[in-house]
Amino acid sequence: MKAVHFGAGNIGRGFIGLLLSQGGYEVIFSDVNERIVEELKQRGEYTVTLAEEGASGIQVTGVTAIDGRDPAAVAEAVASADLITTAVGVNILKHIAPGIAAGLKLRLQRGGEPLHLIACENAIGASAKLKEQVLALLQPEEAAAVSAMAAFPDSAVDRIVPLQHHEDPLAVTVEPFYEWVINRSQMLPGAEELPGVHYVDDLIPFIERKLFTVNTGHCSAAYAGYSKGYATIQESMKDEDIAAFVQSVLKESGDMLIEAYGFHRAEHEAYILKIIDRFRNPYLTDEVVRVGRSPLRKLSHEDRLVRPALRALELGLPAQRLAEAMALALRFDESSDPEATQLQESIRELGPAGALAAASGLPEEHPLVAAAVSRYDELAKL
Ligand SMILES: NC(=O)C1=CN([C@@H]2O[C@H](COP(=O)(O)OP(=O)(O)OC[C@H]3O[C@@H](n4cnc5c(N)ncnc54)[C@H](O)[C@@H]3O)[C@@H](O)[C@H]2O)C=CC1
Ligand SMILES: O=P(O)(O)OC[C@H]1O[C@](O)(CO)[C@@H](O)[C@@H]1O
Repeated sequence: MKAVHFGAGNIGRGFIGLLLSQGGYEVIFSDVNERIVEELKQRGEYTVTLAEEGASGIQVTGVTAIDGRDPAAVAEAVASADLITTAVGVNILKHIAPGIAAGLKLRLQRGGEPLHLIACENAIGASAKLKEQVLALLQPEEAAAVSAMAAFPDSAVDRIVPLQHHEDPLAVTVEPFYEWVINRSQMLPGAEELPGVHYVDDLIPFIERKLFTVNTGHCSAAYAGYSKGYATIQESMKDEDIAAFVQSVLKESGDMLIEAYGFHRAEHEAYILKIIDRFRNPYLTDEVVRVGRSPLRKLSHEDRLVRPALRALELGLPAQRLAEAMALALRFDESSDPEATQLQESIRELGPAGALAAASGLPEEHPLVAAAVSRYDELAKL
């Protein structure tokens, strides 16, 4: 069984590639990073280390790579794969869509064996988005044939994998915890299930719980830590004010999730505490700049701050702390991050309310924008 995985980065090697290889797949990574591709091709294996006491390495074998910029190689890999997965970043999906579309056309010409394509990105409906982008590149009759041959089940992936600073470019250190949830109802009938994966018939409660707890909390810690000059999440979470702030943000998103989906309160509170503990993992060093990366994406309408806040307001629940986290995101003035630079330019040009409105799609006069800007102004005075 051959799996083609787009993106041999932290989640690609440290989570999806590892699980697929353990599940008996030969894993062919497609990436645009020449060094990573060459190393994977030459060595055919790499080490994943779990960040815990007495951590030992897991050897991932049976892997190779292709150059993601080689259209013929990508198309051939897709045409002959038994499974396709991605972890490239939700905004990069459009760049891999042409290679996937070409591969699916080739596959149709060769008889059209059924195929699942699963985007493992931090976003709601990422596989559906990939499907839309792929189908848009095909003629109507090809698109119909691909829709019958291939399924794009959505999924939620959870494992903290920080930036890697090893001598070995393939080595990757990951937190021990992982969760990969796939929407079974979007799969082809009779499809085999992957070991280590949790299948559900309705993914929305799972992905919202994950995104609006792990990712909402993590980015809140990152932006609060950045504003106080901390370099890592671990340092930030040692600051009691930040830890209390993160907990208060997660109380708001948690109350919304409990109300919206009927999660058991005590279980959800335990889930929050477990996640806060994961942020603190002393065996990891996770830079605030990584966790806060791409603030425009994180401030967008469907992402981890605005969406839970809007849903909380719709349910008559408070969203003040979530608005404060948005204010801190507006203060993420990190020159190494292109979206942060763009956001700061937007603030200079449009003011904080205009910039937040532009990023979130909310009207400037929306109460969330007002609450975030009021906190933004207060932060300027500290
Ligand atoms: N790192 C983490 O802790 C988690 C990340 N995620 C999600 O996983 C996805 C990947 O994140 P990371 O692995 O952290 O990022 P990363 O930056 O480590 O990996 C992304 C990889 O995609 C490759 N890439 C870029 N353009 C490409 C193209 N056109 N074709 C093929 N490969 C291409 C890059 O070279 C890189 O190796 C993101 O959507 C992220 O939100 C989800 C859960 C946890
Ligand atoms: O690309 P993004 O959305 O910033 O993803 C990274 C986030 O995902 C996580 O891995 C959690 O799933 C966190 O480490 C981090 O907050």
